[in-house]
Amino acid sequence: MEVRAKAPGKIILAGEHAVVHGSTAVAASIDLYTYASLQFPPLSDNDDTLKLQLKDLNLEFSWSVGKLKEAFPVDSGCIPLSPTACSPECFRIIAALVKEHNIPEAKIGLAAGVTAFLWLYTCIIGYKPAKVIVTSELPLGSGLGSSASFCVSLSAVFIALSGCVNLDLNKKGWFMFVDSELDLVNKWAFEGERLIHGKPSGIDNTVSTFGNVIKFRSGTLTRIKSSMLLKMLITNTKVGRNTKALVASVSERKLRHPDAMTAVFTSMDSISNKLATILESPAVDELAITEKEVLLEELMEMNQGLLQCMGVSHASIETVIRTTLKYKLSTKLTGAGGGGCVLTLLPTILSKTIVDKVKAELESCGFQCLTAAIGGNGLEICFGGSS
Ligand SMILES: Nc1ncnc2c1ncn2[C@@H]1O[C@H](COP(=O)(O)OP(=O)(O)O)[C@@H](O)[C@H]1O
Ligand SMILES: C[C@@](O)(CCOP(=O)(O)O)CC(=O)O
Ligand SMILES: [Mg+2]
Repeated sequence: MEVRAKAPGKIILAGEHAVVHGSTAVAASIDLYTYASLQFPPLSDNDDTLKLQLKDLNLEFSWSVGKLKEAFPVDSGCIPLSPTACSPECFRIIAALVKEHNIPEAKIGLAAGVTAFLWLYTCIIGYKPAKVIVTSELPLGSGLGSSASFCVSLSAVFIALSGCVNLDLNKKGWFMFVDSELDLVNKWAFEGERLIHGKPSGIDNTVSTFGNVIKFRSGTLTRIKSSMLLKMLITNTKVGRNTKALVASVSERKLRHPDAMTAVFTSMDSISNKLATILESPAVDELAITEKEVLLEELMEMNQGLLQCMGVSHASIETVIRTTLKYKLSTKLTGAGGGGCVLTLLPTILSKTIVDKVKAELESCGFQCLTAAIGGNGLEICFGGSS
């Protein structure tokens, strides 16, 4: 029996970082996915290993399940239906199991992902031989939520074959979990994100699980019925960065300047709420759409200014902002910043010729432009081989 899952990445339209400190943020899924598949070997195989293949990264990990069992001196106490945080003791054990694999220095960031994998697998499935294959269309560590979609797709395939939810294993094609199952996946994915990010808000795993455009505050999601067809140009500066370090740096700045930073987070909350209201308000004609786009552009600029205040912009991001401004277009970073991806709103009246010119100029600076549909389905799963 094989099960597969696809979980989307995301863009944050407003409120990144501030959302970690209790402000509202608005995010949308994008049609770039992480795919995970899980297969148990036939009993006759006598194979006692748990294998993780990161196919597009050309890396393979395996552990004997007997060794895994031995490594955990005490039962981790996990129950698949009750997601729990990884204790410091379990974290140490898993980190040692990951370290044995000598991940090449250039790819050392993956250790956090492999740690999350081992935690989620042993908690949800236990100590059973299996082969797990992961592939991703998302650039890793670029602000498009690869870590969350990795955790969501893994949690989904583990829960699907854990026996703790009632599923029709003969169901054909891609389908969606019901809300209670999505909730369970989302909670486990959040625990995985904690191992990768340290202090995630939960917005990335939530939008990857549930899809659409969402407003998110302190763990609570509100679906937004957007009346606008948003077109964003996504530019990857290709400057590597790490969400965990950036989130920690904002918390440190907050400790040094609590009043100023609290005011920044409060402003960010207002920006996100206003943005959500604009997206939801009906637009009767083209003029109304243009007026709404102008307001959105202003909010994106204000959002970017506040992210600069938090210290998470970067020279490469500023270059994209300056370049797009020449065409009177507004740009903000998305995700944790420090490099990674930025968003430029493409107004509906903008001609294809201008879009092509902007892209060409950005690409001539060494950046990579991506296009993605916004606000589609969240997590989907599928039993059996490829379809
Ligand atoms: N396909 C994957 N395989 C293994 N680890 C992954 C994968 N996708 C994401 N990760 C983990 O997530 C990290 C990147 O997450 P993060 O810094 O939050 O950036 P983002 O979520 O914006 O891509 C990677 O360094 C790795 O540890
Ligand atoms: C900076 C933050 O708001 C988003 C991080 O997104 P990403 O991992 O950079 O894709 C952190 C969070 O909300 O958990
Ligand atoms: Mg992330």
